[in-house]
Amino acid sequence: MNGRPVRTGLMGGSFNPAHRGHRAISLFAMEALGLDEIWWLVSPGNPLKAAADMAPLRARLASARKMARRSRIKPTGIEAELGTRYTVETLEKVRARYPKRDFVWIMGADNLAGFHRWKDWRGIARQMPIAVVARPGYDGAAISGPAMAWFGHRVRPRSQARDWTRWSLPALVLMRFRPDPRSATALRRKDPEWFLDYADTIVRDAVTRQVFA
Ligand SMILES: Nc1ncnc2c1ncn2[C@@H]1O[C@H](COP(=O)(O)OP(=O)(O)OP(=O)(O)O)[C@@H](O)[C@H]1O
Ligand SMILES: O=C(O)c1ccc[n+]([C@@H]2O[C@H](COP(=O)([O-])O)[C@@H](O)[C@H]2O)c1
Repeated sequence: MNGRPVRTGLMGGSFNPAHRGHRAISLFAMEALGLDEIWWLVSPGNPLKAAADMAPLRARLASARKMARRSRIKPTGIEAELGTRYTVETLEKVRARYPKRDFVWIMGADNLAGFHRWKDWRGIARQMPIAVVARPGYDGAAISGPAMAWFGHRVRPRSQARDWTRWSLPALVLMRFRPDPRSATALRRKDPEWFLDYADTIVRDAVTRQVFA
């Protein structure tokens, strides 16, 4: 990348499972923010979500890899590796490990609506800019929520989205793409045992790792 920092988007998620909406909003964000890559941080477990209907990390990661094929989206299980679940801690460790990259945090409007419940959410906002993707049914709650009120004049115009590396922090930009109604909840409702489709891949990966270890 000509020696310049690699412009990297980070999108954390449960990916239970990954869906076409994740891919679509990531490709849009890649363009709008001028990114080289987006990393999907497949969470070992969202601290605010029940573990009960959460498929194993390996299956969620396998679904993310399939959904990210032939793109500059890189699914990773880095939170499990780093031993972090809280985003504020993940971002500290990721920045320390990859000092030559510029990072922006990407999330849907549903997450902005509840952002004030995340551990040290202001600390997250002080580490990197935040780009929020509109999501059908959540935009009102996101815009009128406590986090948005705190950002106040720190909200940047969408027309300047590509300048995010130059913004002083905290900074937030609201991005509006073609609204995408897809969700993992809807997919699980249709197929509660979706993860069984990935059983073969997971076994094959485990065998490959043993053979080449
Ligand atoms: N259709 C969508 N439009 C905008 N953002 C989305 C959309 N789907 C997912 N996201 C965002 O992608 C990230 C990862 O989402 P996640 O893995 O929780 O999927 P989900 O569809 O929201 O899952 P669930 O229905 O289980 O809550 C989150 O920041 C979420 O807000
Ligand atoms: O750090 C927190 O307190 C926190 C609370 C809720 C969600 N998160 C993160 O938000 C991201 C989106 O989660 P999800 O389950 O909505 O896809 C994922 O990376 C979670 O780990 C983080």
